[in-house]
Amino acid sequence: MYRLKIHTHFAAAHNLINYQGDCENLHGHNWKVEVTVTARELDKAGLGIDFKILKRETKAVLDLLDHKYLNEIEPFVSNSPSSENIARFLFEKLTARLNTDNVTVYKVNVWESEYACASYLAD
Ligand SMILES: Nc1nc2c(c(=O)[nH]1)N=C([C@H](O)[C@H](O)COP(=O)(O)OP(=O)(O)OP(=O)(O)O)CN2
Ligand SMILES: [Zn+2]
Repeated sequence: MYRLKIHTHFAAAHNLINYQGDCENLHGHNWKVEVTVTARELDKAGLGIDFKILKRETKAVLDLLDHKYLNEIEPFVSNSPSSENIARFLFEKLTARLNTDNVTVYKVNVWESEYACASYLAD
């Protein structure tokens, strides 16, 4: 089994729902996103999956969020756009785009600051 990881980022505004404190007010983050996949086998070029594909598909999903107000985008209208929920959203979108017989999206890490990260992993 091989593990491959890319990292990228997006910027967006949000406010937490059902939260009492500063974060219920409109504010923004530059989220760092790490996507880890597993591959059972390598192709003839020695790749589990081309990093170019991993980066392209991750960008396609992050374009849904980048420079947006997350609370206006489903599922975050009623589901608080916490880093946990963002990680799950990205995981599910990427799973739909990337999973094959060979490749499985394993984990999405979402860093909302240098010090705070939420992850969503395959069961
Ligand atoms: N488990 C989680 N906790 C918090 C989340 C989250 O997504 N998951 N999100 C927030 C807010 O979005 C907030 O913006 C966090 O910002 P941050 O600058 O990290 O928090 P502080 O302002 O408290 O920064 P300090 O440097 O610690 O004062 C909050 N929690
Ligand atoms: Zn925040």
